[in-house]
Amino acid sequence: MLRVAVPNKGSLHGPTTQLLEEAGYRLHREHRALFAEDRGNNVRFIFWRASDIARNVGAGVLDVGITGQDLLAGAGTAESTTELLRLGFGSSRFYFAVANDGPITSVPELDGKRVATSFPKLAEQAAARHGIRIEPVELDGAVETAVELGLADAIADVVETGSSLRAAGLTTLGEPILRSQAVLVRGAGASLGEEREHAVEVLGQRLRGVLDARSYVVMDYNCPDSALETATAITPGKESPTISSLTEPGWVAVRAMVPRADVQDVMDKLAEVGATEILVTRLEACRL
Ligand SMILES: Nc1ncnc2c1ncn2[C@@H]1O[C@H](COP(=O)(O)OP(=O)(O)OP(=O)(O)O)[C@@H](O)[C@H]1O
Ligand SMILES: O=P(O)(O)OC[C@H]1O[C@H](OP(=O)(O)OP(=O)(O)O)[C@H](O)[C@@H]1O
Ligand SMILES: [Mg+2]
Repeated sequence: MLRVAVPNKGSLHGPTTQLLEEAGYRLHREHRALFAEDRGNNVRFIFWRASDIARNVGAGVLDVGITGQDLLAGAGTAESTTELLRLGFGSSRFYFAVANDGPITSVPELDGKRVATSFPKLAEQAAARHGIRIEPVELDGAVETAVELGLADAIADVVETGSSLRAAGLTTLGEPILRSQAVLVRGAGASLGEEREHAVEVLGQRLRGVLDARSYVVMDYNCPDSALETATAITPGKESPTISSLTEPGWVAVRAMVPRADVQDVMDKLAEVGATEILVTRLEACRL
């Protein structure tokens, strides 16, 4: 069986299980069980902390896993792992941050200061890039409390919306140290053998299919022959649009994939060039 590690809690747990279920995997497990077997797909899911997945996915005990790019960078496992797919959730940035009205206003001023963080390696590496040294104070979570408590002079932490920083009276310093999202990763080492390699391939294709179905829609419209060239330039599709004839002379029907984020803009432009009956359909699943 292919051994797939899935975050058992935290920000990545919900989106990961939803993605795998949409991709046709069964993650059903007994109450509090940390393993689930999907015999139909020949996959064994291991429910683990995202940070432990990052530390161990290249070590031979797991075949593939879903974790955060920042956790991989923090674990220093970049050489022993290969990123197979970016999953588009768990997006975050990692920043140095200080008290809003405190004395520190730039990264170089962190030289010799105590910096609270769950990712001491990342913070130290970032400091080294600025030619300074920090004194990391390691905390597992709620890092934003450290400045007010007097435990540290600054923090280095994950920022998503910025609410946690604001609530703690902190502000970011400089550029993000790292941008991160959830990824599917595997060990970079030896082949897993024919059967498991095939299962990894199928998993990657299925997940990519779900992500594509989430980010594209199908757009259908009718278009006068005279506007076809302009209209298909507006909707070039992923590869190329499909054009079918209509009973109405001088008109064709066009079908193309359109990025979900562009739907309204594309419809405006198509209407302007004379397209009619523009229909947008959600994708349930796809392989592009
Ligand atoms: N608020 C957030 N929004 C989006 N992604 C986040 C957020 N907090 C952490 N992440 C990302 O989620 C991944 C997992 O982080 P981590 O292992 O710290 O778990 P967590 O989601 O913070 O849960 P917990 O702290 O309860 O264990 C990391 O890649 C991190 O960048
Ligand atoms: O910018 P925001 O949207 O506020 O999100 C960022 C916060 O989310 C995470 O905390 P989490 O909830 O995982 O708690 P933790 O500090 O205990 O890890 C992270 O460590 C930040 O504290
Ligand atoms: Mg956390």
